[in-house]
Amino acid sequence: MAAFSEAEAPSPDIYIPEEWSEAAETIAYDSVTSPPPVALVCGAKNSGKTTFSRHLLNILLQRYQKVAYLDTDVGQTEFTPPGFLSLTVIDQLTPDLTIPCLKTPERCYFFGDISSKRDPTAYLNYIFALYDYYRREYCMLKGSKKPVKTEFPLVVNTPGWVKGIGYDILVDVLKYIAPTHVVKINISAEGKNLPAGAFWLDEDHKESVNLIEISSARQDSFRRSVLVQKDARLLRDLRIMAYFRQCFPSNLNITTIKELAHALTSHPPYEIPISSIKIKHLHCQVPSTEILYSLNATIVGLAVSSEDSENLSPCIGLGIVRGIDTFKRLLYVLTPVPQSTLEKVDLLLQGFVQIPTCLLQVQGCVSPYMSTNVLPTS
Ligand SMILES: Nc1ncnc2c1ncn2[C@@H]1O[C@H](COP(=O)(O)OP(=O)(O)OP(=O)(O)O)[C@@H](O)[C@H]1O
Repeated sequence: MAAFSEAEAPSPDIYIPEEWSEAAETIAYDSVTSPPPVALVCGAKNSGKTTFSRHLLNILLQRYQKVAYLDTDVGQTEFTPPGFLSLTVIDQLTPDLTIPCLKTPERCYFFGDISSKRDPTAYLNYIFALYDYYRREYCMLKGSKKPVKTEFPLVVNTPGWVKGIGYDILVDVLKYIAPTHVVKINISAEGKNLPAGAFWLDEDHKESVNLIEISSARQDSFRRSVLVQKDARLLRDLRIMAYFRQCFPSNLNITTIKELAHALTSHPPYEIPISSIKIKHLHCQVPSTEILYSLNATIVGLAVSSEDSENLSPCIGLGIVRGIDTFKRLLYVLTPVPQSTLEKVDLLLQGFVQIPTCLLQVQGCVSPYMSTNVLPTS
């Protein structure tokens, strides 16, 4: 029977080569690094960036009480459902480096897509805002009047899109964050790697960064990288299901996809008055007459509109629009976000993160959440 828990996904045993250990130790115990290190991990697809970042987190947690983690990989998020950019503060070791687990981020934005390519500018603005937040909250800034209680290191994990526009985006992130350490993971197919050296810096500044180049962990007898391909789409679906599993108490016996799909169809949704919220489509324009149709049976980001100059609205979770009553002017939304937090939400963000198909196929129910071209009224 299909299970949605990510722990069930088959994963190879993790092997930490010596150069990986040394790299992580250097970052954590670099005696000259005060304030704490800001380490960015980059490299080709499937080279092991996420696995190394998790290992680095664990090593940093041996020295620091807490470590901040900036996740910039919207397609394969670490602590949130897909489509988010987030800053999470971690205070516990990850016992199993193969399993991602959901955590409540300190701050996050809903980008609403699984790749930055549709809107690189918005993507970069969110990352810059999250990094600024980290600096404000967890770094002693020169000349700042606001005291910071504790300083934490930061780990930045990046996506494996390192060619073309993906490369330009990575360079912009590196220039903005200016990490104390950059870990570049190389694979044996050299054409797929990032350029050698500190590729994002001008000649004059190349000495000022600690660049650590390591190789992907697994190699065959010819020293060719053995890369494990992930089923990224399946992993995203599992992530979304694990997120909505939180609508129910953990002691409730819901372990299979079928059980979750059934439980969601019969779960009482929140009622949200349409007049109390704004609706924003993140990557497309929808005629005003079609807005409610476009929302029905979709996943939306639950955000709090912001009045800052950048107009970036922090997001506090995801919801499934279960149905819309156009007479009562109500949206019915399923979400694990508690009511007290939900009350702050005044903006629904719609992107391209979709309800996993397996949640839409529930035996005994005709396409739950959906009625063709009709908005349910009761
Ligand atoms: N040190 C390792 N030991 C065993 N398996 C590993 C190791 N590093 C990576 N892998 C496996 O290789 C696959 C890709 O690793 P990972 O997700 O860390 O790469 P990534 O560079 O973050 O990928 P992406 O570019 O898609 O974000 C995963 O299945 C992971 O378990």
